[in-house]
Amino acid sequence: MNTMNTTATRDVAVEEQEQKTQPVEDPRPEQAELEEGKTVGVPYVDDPKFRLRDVEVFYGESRAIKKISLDIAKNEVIAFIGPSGCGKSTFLRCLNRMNDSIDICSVKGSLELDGDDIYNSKRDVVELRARVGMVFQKPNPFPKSIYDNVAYGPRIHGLANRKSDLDEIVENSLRKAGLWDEVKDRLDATATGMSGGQQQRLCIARAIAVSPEVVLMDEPCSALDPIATAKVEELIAELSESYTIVIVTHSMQQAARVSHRTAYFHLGHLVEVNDTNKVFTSPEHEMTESYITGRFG
Ligand SMILES: Nc1ncnc2c1ncn2[C@@H]1O[C@H](COP(=O)(O)OP(=O)(O)OP(=O)(O)O)[C@@H](O)[C@H]1O
Repeated sequence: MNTMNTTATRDVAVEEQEQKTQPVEDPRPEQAELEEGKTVGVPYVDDPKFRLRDVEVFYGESRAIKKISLDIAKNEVIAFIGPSGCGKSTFLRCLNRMNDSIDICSVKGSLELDGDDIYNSKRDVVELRARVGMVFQKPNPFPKSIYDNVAYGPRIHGLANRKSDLDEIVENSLRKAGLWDEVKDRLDATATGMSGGQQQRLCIARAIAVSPEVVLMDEPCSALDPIATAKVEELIAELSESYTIVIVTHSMQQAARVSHRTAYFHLGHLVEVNDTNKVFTSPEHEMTESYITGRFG
């Protein structure tokens, strides 16, 4: 009896031990399953705003973007999604050369905006960034008045000769950003005193004040509450009538709500690009499916 009991006890212990030492299965597919430069779905469009081919981005020796090819259409909203560190922001920042400020960063491949080389050494980067504006994760208004925040870009780009022209640009930009009614009576107040959601809409107003063609948004709602997020999302829908919008988001619901196409990144690869509805209802690549169903990320 005793022996049997001991054996039974030992078996359970051995089983437990084995369980503990069994490698936990990594739910992420092997990197080897990803073929470099191969993207399923619809990565190309006719007459694109951006034509991006075999793009590679390096931080020193480390390659963060691995031969990605993609077109971005005029007036589309395209969302970049994928697990943390997969390269969404790095790829986004190539579109207006924001990576230039990182010393160890280098970009290879062909990147064109309306058929012109974005990385041409003769290109005026200030002019490029006026055409391709950017809104960051954390609202970053200047410590100036609401008016001066929006007027800043038009002033440095010489877009208004008279005060009345500048007033008009400021008002129109604030209206487009859905902020005019909230701030029209306090344009001289300092921008840093606004709520987080208002500050982010101010940053959007600041970006559109120089009449860009494209607005890049790097997780624009991650610091906002749900009400402020809903306002920014509404705004994205309205802005898409006039601008091309590229948005990096960690929220799949947000990508589903605001974008026409969704691009799924993984470990520096662009795995799938498809109509947003397709990505979230019947993704073509099993890795996209694993991500959107929450198996990893
Ligand atoms: N300034 C930098 N210097 C060195 N490596 C960097 C730098 N910025 C990003 N990386 C690396 O490049 C890779 C891609 O990072 P990136 O920030 O583009 O990913 P991401 O998908 O936007 O991530 P997250 O969703 O967490 O913001 C990561 O391995 C990251 O560590």
